[in-house]
Amino acid sequence: MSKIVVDGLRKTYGDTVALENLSFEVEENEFVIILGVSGSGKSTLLRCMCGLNEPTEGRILINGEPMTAPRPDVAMIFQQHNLIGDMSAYSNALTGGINRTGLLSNIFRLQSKEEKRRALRALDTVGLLDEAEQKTRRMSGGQQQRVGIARALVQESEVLLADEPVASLDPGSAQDVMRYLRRASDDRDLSTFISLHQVNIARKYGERFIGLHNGKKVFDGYRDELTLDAIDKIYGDIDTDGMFVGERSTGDAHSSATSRQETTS
Ligand SMILES: Nc1ncnc2c1ncn2[C@@H]1O[C@H](COP(=O)(O)OP(=O)(O)OP(=O)(O)O)[C@@H](O)[C@H]1O
Repeated sequence: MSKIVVDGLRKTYGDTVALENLSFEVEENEFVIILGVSGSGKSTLLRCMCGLNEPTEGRILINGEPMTAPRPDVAMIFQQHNLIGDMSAYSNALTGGINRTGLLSNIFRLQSKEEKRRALRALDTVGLLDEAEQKTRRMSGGQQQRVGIARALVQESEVLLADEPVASLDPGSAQDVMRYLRRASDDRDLSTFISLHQVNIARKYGERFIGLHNGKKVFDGYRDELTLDAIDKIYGDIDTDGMFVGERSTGDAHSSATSRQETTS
């Protein structure tokens, strides 16, 4: 069975239909980016996938189990990293263990050597080992988001979800964060599912893309299939100048393996 199965998902808030008849599957080690304009349903989908929102209809299975509440095998990175500013990058990363070891042992600092090793390894993955003792309030937005990623990695989940992780960052920091996310995902064989609205960044780091428009899936394909025509379908009448760098093509499908090789180095 696929790592993530979304099957006939519908989510409404009162009269608002946020997601409609949404189905797709994500395999082990896939790196998927979900694209769509503001209000297309990306956050709602991610919140359903991490067990924070209950579907109105349909189901989500992760590792074969229905996602009915947050679970240790599924880590979520939010846009607002919610770090504790007076704590070091290392201490913030360690709090990611709460989802594994429970709140009390974390409060009383009873983390095992193994938890501490995990926190240092996670900081190393996001390139912040040398800044481990730095208070996070003194760090840049991009570095703070990388600490947020490290905290999620300490959970040692098999699935990593991220809701607009680079939305508030300048283009350079956004690229850094995406590069580290991709590296973390590849190094740890994670199934990763990220929402973004910057198409050019998505295209550079993504492997497979799912496009939402008004809560419906309008695109599901690999990088070379993400042509201007596909972008038009996802973004509708919105002016996408500057969001997409590439040539209009008929979209030759390349395998995910090819796309993965072409990505970062
Ligand atoms: N808690 C809520 N109560 C009522 N309506 C909501 C709620 N959350 C989302 N919506 C509505 O559901 C639709 C999808 O919103 P959602 O936040 O999932 O989209 P999005 O693509 O993530 O947008 P953004 O990029 O702006 O976060 C929108 O019409 C939004 O107004």
